[in-house]
Amino acid sequence: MTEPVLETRGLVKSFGALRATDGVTLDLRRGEIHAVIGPNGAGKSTLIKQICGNIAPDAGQVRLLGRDVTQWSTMARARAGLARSFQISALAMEDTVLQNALLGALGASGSPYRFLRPALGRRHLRDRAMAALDRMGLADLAATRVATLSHGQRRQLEVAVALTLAPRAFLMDEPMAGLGSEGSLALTRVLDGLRAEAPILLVEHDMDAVFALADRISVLVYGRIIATGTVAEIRANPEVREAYLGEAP
Ligand SMILES: Nc1ncnc2c1ncn2[C@@H]1O[C@H](COP(=O)(O)OP(=O)(O)OP(=O)(O)O)[C@@H](O)[C@H]1O
Repeated sequence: MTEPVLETRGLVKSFGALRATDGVTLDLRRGEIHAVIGPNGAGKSTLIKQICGNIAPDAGQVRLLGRDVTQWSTMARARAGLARSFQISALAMEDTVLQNALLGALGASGSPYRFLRPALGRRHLRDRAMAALDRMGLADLAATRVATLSHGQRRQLEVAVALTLAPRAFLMDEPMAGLGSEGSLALTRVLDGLRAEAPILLVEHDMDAVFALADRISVLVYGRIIATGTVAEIRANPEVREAYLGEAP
């Protein structure tokens, strides 16, 4: 089997006496959407924060493309291809859609002196930004101010900004939050096509979206993964139904 794109091994993080993640081991493989579900307080955000480098685990490892990145900064992980979307919304509301995508592409160029790049370089960045907008169906809105976009279009733009970084893996924390059913459906379609570009580790409460998108689901309860499997396997798992889906076994 090919090496996973992203992997956690035995991640432990305690807050005082509380073990928010208690030995979480999971992997994200090429081409897949792997959803992490679980009740409130199960440790999903704490897990995501350890993967992207916002908090350091007490024990365990985060591996990206076969490298141990546990001690790397969030920036270094991002440069290595880990794209985090949605909980940190960093769109510039008064700027246009294209300007926002360009900022992402500038970030991808990586140099602290990137603003001194010659015009030729800028042309390349513009092409990269436009390609990402096109991919997300936003090319026609390139000159539109972000403030006038719908909530759902902003989410699509966030994905486009992430795409300019040529990510190797996406981390998405509740992308459907706050979207109506129409917006959720539209974003579900977008994410569906995205897995071919880079696999997605998806934390999501919207079970319709999870069941529509996930190749695999891991269920986190009290900081531990109690099951990993396909949608059908997870729906049929009595322990999961009892612990999370709120059904009697
Ligand atoms: N900085 C912190 N200090 C103390 N306790 C924390 C901290 N962050 C999280 N916790 C606790 O760790 C546990 C896991 O929280 P976490 O936010 O990771 O859960 P979650 O699954 O993301 O929940 P939700 O679905 O509500 O977002 C909770 O009991 C929470 O109160």
